[in-house]
Amino acid sequence: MTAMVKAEGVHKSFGGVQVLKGIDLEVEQGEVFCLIGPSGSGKSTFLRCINHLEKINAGRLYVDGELVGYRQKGDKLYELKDSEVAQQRRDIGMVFQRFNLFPHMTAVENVMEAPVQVKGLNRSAARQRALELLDRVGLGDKAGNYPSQLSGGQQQRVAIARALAMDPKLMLFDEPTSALDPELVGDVLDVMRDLAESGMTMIVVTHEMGFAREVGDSLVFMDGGVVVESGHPREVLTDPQHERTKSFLSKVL
Ligand SMILES: Nc1ncnc2c1ncn2[C@@H]1O[C@H](COP(=O)(O)OP(=O)(O)OP(=O)(O)O)[C@@H](O)[C@H]1O
Repeated sequence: MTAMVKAEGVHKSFGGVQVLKGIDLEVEQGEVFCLIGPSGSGKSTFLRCINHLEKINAGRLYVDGELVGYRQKGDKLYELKDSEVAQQRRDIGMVFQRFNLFPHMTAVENVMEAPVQVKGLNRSAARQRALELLDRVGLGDKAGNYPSQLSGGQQQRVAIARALAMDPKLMLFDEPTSALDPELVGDVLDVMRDLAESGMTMIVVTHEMGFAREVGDSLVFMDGGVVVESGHPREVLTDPQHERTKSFLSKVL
């Protein structure tokens, strides 16, 4: 089976500063793949490269067997046109640390917006589907609320429903609970756990080691723009092999 995500020697630099220094990894279909590491290690940048928010400088990055952002002919790479990039991005849902909802739209309008605007779905079908998704994330009764009338945890669950509304084949989570008050974290993790059980392929940048241990299928520890250690979450978290992993985990566990 084709890997959902494959990175081969992925490099990314900003203004001459190398942030990703040759990332090699594979995320299988249906896998919950957790990325951990200290601040500044390049985790968000890697997710952003998968979702076309940044362009890699070297290496190869594939989603579901397709090169991200490029077409290869012989040895040469050609950048995809904007419309082709948009097409690739449709298959990827992303959830950010800050929920980024449209403040002037209700929860249901936030969720139905992309299917209407991007996919051309008619409004009543899009609304129906959005209501089902809000129900799925436990917010069936909040469909008419504006973001300002929702808690951070509820806003994040709307953001998850919004990403799901495009029927992605891959979901990226960039520290989805870091901006939440501690008592709101559990509800968001429960929604992510349900999603994992439904077979969604997920890459999760997280500091929630309990979630990684219980739900994750694979875990990668990144530091300084490289993959230091990878394996099953329980193995890496309980028996890390590298000093850098041990030192990081001793601070967060
Ligand atoms: N657009 C940008 N321009 C310049 N530097 C950037 C840009 N985006 C990220 N960086 C730098 O790249 C490095 C890695 O950042 P990144 O956000 O990927 O790390 P991270 O591991 O996700 O950290 P955190 O856990 O704090 O979010 C940091 O030093 C950051 O300052």
